[in-house]
Amino acid sequence: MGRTQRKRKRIKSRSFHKCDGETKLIQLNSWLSKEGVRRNHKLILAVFDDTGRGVLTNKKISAGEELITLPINSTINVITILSDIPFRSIFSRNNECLLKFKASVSFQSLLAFYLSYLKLRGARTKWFIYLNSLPEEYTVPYFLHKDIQNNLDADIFSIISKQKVIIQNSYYIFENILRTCVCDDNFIQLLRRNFNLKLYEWAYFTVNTRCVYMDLTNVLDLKNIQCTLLSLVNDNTKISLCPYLDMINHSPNSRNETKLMIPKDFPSVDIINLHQEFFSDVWFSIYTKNNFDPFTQVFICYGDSHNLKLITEYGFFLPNNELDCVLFSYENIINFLSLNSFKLSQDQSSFVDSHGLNKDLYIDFRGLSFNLYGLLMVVKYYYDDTIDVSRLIYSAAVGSYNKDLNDMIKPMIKNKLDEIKKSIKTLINYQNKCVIIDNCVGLMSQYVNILEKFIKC
Ligand SMILES: C[S@@+](CC[C@H](N)C(=O)[O-])C[C@H]1O[C@@H](n2cnc3c(N)ncnc32)[C@H](O)[C@@H]1O
Repeated sequence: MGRTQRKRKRIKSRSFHKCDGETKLIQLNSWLSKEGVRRNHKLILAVFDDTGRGVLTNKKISAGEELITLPINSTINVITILSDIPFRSIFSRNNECLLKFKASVSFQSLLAFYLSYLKLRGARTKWFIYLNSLPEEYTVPYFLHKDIQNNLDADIFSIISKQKVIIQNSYYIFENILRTCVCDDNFIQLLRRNFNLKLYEWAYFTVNTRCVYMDLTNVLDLKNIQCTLLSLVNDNTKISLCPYLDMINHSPNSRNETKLMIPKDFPSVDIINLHQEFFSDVWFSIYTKNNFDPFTQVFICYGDSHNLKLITEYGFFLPNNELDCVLFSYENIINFLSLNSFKLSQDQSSFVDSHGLNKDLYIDFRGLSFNLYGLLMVVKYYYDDTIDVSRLIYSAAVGSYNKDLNDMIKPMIKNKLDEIKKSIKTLINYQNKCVIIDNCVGLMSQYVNILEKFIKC
């Protein structure tokens, strides 16, 4: 076989197809060029069998290479929101609402509200092509039918419930603000008529799954936020949507670095009367610290994450994720122990509280977590005069093994195992080629592996 043929065969056997030719993505690429975004010329958009759409390199990429540099004005962040005059006007003559809902939403929620507004403005915003390139739906279990959610593992269910509270509460707040604002701008009237939960949920998970960390506090003076829409926010504003950069998928093995490039002597700009032009020389770059072979997928790392977070926040699952663990609540453990003649005394409970042994209670592939090990030590040996519990706990290595302690909670672990297996069976019956259920079953099967390994010890 000749060199060209071998090369062709190699490329053919790879599990991706390029998608740069899709109309939406052609438009995205030319929009990015117009915006002045500088992309590493080796990068191409592609759809991969295992991860879906992502970024491919057609030549070798070496550690230290820049992947993409964006003018700050081609990213959606706190500056974009504060510089948008019609959007700002929703809040500016609505002091009552600003007071009523002071510090009651996250910046992520505000960004989601802003994205809903942009989406409804359609082709009348500069972001139209970017918004069109985003997924129409997300594979997080939040979007599963309620009946199916009821059969998920308790930890997955608990995160969905918290997401629902956050999303519904913030939706209610924005709806309320829209209803009471006195603004007569046409776009705001449009938003008032068409803002709905479905759109807001899409926007919320767009932000959740695609935002990157971007600290703009060196270029933006956030001291005077009272009487501005930022007074609604109860956390920091350090996230941003970055077109194209947000096409890169996650790998736990990747390492990367981002940099905000600010001209020398750049002033910290006051947020009142903010204008995007002030920031035209501010850029944001991402560099990889990995090597990538030609015709392989380029990844970045979204942070070290276990599958519970990846599934519920990002909508995907990594097989054999060593960071996975099965969580147990303090209350459940204490209830189980007291039903099995290990009731904690007042002194034991105080010791547990003061040593923080009532949280981070879990089992992973290495065995009991440090705190769960410590808690069980207190239960078992606190009144044993021959043992110094404090010394024993703090001299224990991670994943310490003690058969007596393990045996003490094995019945509880067996119950949990049976529960998870039963739920998996039910979920499999629901399954009709649903990636969200596949992911949840994948995680729950990982829990089964962890617990079975523990029981066998
Ligand atoms: C920042 S976006 C990356 C681009 C995205 N794949 C797209 O088509 O627009 C993050 C989303 O990509 C997907 N994703 C990222 N890394 C993944 C991986 N290793 N495996 C599967 N899906 C992944 C998840 O749906 C996640 O919510």
